[in-house]
Formats: sequence, structure tokens, C-alpha cells
Amino acid sequence: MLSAGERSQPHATIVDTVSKARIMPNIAANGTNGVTSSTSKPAQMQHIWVVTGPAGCGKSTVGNVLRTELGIPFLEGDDFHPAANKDKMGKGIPLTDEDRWDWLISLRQAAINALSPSEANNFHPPAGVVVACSALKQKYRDVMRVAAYGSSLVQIHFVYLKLTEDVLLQRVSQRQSHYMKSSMVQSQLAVLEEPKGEWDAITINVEGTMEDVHRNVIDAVTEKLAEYK
Ligand SMILES: Nc1ncnc2c1ncn2[C@@H]1O[C@H](COP(=O)(O)OP(=O)(O)OP(=O)(O)O)[C@@H](O)[C@H]1O
Ligand SMILES: O=C(O)[C@H](O)[C@@H](O)[C@H](O)[C@H](O)CO
Repeated sequence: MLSAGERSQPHATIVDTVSKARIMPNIAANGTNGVTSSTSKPAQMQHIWVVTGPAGCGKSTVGNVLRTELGIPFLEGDDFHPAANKDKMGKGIPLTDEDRWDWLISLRQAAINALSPSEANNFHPPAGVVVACSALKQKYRDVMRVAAYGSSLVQIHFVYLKLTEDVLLQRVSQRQSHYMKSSMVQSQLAVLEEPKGEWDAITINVEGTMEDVHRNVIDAVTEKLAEYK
């Protein structure tokens, strides 16, 4: 049984061909590799907040709230789907594992890039990054976990937005001009593996009003961050 903060060994169900050297970010806040000199500030922790759940559960909505609250970048997972995936979902055809691997790997790399010193962040890496990514299955979350592999200064968290099929259908039905229609809800729930027992996951019931949900998410993230003080 892992205690909080202890890093589980991600399940090696996916063997990425990407070498560690290519994906490990140079993430220390002071631009070092986490080693601090007497003159530089201690390197800060960086947190990857992956907001997960089936289509329509509120990932984009909550992701934007966390972006603002934490003052860190936000990556919209939908933007990383190739057109073929969007076309497939738009036609009411569920994606397969094969459709998702490259999408997950590109989203993971974008999260790593967002944490690294760059001109985009004036070479002052952010305290983290928010990623909206359904990550329906545990092995998909394992692909994302590789982003924090081997670095004591990067911690990944999954914020799972939990709601009933009825509420999910209601939200997707009411949403305007989105390729994901309510006919896809059941197929999303059919493959969904809730992150039970995954120590780096926070489950939040999101059936309340936007105001209540946003408060609950912010409270949960603030409480989790306090563990790293
Ligand atoms: N707490 C809430 N109460 C009522 N409606 C909500 C709530 N949260 C989100 N919504 C609405 O539900 C719909 C789906 O939200 P959102 O697009 O954020 O979900 P998503 O998980 O990102 O979906 P997808 O994965 O398909 O992109 C939107 O119309 C949004 O305005
Ligand atoms: O894995 C998937 O099937 C997709 O990522 C959906 O879960 C997303 O919500 C999609 O982006 C629809 O908007």
C-alpha cells in the first residue's frame, strides 16, 4: 500500500518507444536539472493536473477554472486529436486504443514542453500545467504518468470528474456545436475505468452547479498542493 506522496510504479502495460532522454524535461525552475547552487533558488515542484472523465463531464470547463486559479498553462486535449479521430467521433464511432496512443503521447509531450524553460514562459517554468484529457482507461493514465518519470520535481495528478449517465447525457445534449453527440455517451462509459486505488487520482462528484463544482475542485487541488509544502 503506497502512502500519500509515495510514487507508484506506473503500470508497465504500455511500452513507449520514446526514449526517456527525449521526454524528460529540464524542469527545474532555476533552469538546472533540479540541483541548486548556493546562489539559485531551490527548484520548485511542478504539478501536472490531468482533468479526466468521459466526453461532456466538464474537463474543458474545469480545466479553464484551474488555469485561472493556479496561474498555469492549460492544454485542451481535444486540440491534440487528429482530424481522423474527430471525424470518427463525429460520425458516432467510438475510438479504439490504437486511435488514442499517438494522441496521448503528443498530449504528454506538450505537457512536458509546457513545464520546460522556454521563450514562451520567459525561461521561468510554471508551477505546473493543466491538461484536459479523458484518459478513460488506466493504461491511458499510465501513458501520461511517464511525463513525471524519474523526476522528484514533477508530480502528476488525475482529477476525475464523476457523474451519472443521466447527468452526462443531459450535459452533452445541451451542448451546442460540438462533434461529440449524446449517442457517444454510452460507449464512453462502457470503456471508462474509474481511477479507484490509483493514489495520484482525486475523484470529484461534478453533478452540482458550476459554482459548487468549481469550488469543490479548487478546494481539492489546494488541499493536495498543501501536501507538498
Ligand atoms: N457543473 C456544470 N453544470 C452544468 N453544466 C455544466 C457543468 N460543467 C460543465 N457544464 C456544461 O457541460 C457541457 C460539457 O462541458 P465540457 O465541454 O467542459 O466537457 P468536456 O469533458 O470537456 O467534454 P469533451 O470531452 O467532449 O470536450 C458544456 O456545455 C458545459 O457548459
Ligand atoms: O478518448 C476519447 O474517446 C475522447 O478523448 C473523448 O473522451 C473526449 O472527450 C473527446 O475529446 C470528445 O470531446
